[in-house]
Amino acid sequence: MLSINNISKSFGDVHALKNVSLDLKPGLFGLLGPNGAGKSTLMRTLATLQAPDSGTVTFEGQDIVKNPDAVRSRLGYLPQDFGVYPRMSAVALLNHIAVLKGITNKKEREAQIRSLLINVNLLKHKTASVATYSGGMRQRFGVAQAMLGNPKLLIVDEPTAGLDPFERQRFLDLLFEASEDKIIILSTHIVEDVRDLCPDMAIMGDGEIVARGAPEDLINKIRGKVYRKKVDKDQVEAMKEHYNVLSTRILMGGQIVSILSDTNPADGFQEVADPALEDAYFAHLYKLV
Ligand SMILES: Nc1ncnc2c1ncn2[C@@H]1O[C@H](COP(=O)(O)OP(=O)(O)OP(=O)(O)O)[C@@H](O)[C@H]1O
Repeated sequence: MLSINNISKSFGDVHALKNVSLDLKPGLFGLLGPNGAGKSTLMRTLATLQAPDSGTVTFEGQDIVKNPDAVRSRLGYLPQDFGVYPRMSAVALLNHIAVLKGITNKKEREAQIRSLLINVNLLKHKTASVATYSGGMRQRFGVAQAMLGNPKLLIVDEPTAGLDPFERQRFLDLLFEASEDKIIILSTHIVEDVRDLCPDMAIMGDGEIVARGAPEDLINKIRGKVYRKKVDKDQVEAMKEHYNVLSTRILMGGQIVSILSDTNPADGFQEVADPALEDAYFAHLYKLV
């Protein structure tokens, strides 16, 4: 339904997107990558806010680069920095956005807004100014505005950063429920968000897609090859010279070093029976698999 073919985008010397290609079907798709990987650039391109330098994007058979207006009504976008609101009530702001999205019938608009406010659990707070909402409430409001018009493509850029665990879970549940009949692209650097709810994902690094598949498939590529060991802090640098270090983590005064190795390195390392998606993420990002 969404087909991204060889898109590239540069800002001066920075190649933010390098020949990115992806085909997506309805469901939740996780896009993982570090800061600066190009995720937001890709999201903005799909949201028709920025044209690529080259390549094509088609959604339900229509070229969205050549014909952005044709898809805008079927598109919902929750940008990374959706956080500045006028002093308007939630219901008034949704009404305003619905009109902008072309939902001109008042009855239809009111019914949709009510149903969305129920879904995102904000009906009780509908007359409060969105500027007074907590971070979690704002993000849920952000989803409500993005879902106005029942878009078949929903793009959410780093939505859970800054949310407490309860609000994060509530937000992710909301996305999961909405994913049945639409493509939802969840761009994030929070690995657990993707592991918990995306059946399909990609890892982006330095403007490129470095891996694509189900989280379990990406993990399977490193199964039996991840080893961990606790070391002193001052040993970490030497470790990096000898091994393919995936990550280091402070644990009670020491450092847990995770490495990728085709053979058992012995040297006090223990094989990790069940590697985490985070291990797979680093292994693919560093192009070790
Ligand atoms: N409008 C712009 N002008 C100049 N450089 C830009 C612009 N937008 C993005 N970039 C650069 O393109 C690269 C990719 O940025 P992008 O925001 O897409 O990454 P990201 O993966 O979303 O990272 P983050 O998680 O930090 O938002 C970065 O080097 C960034 O500085």
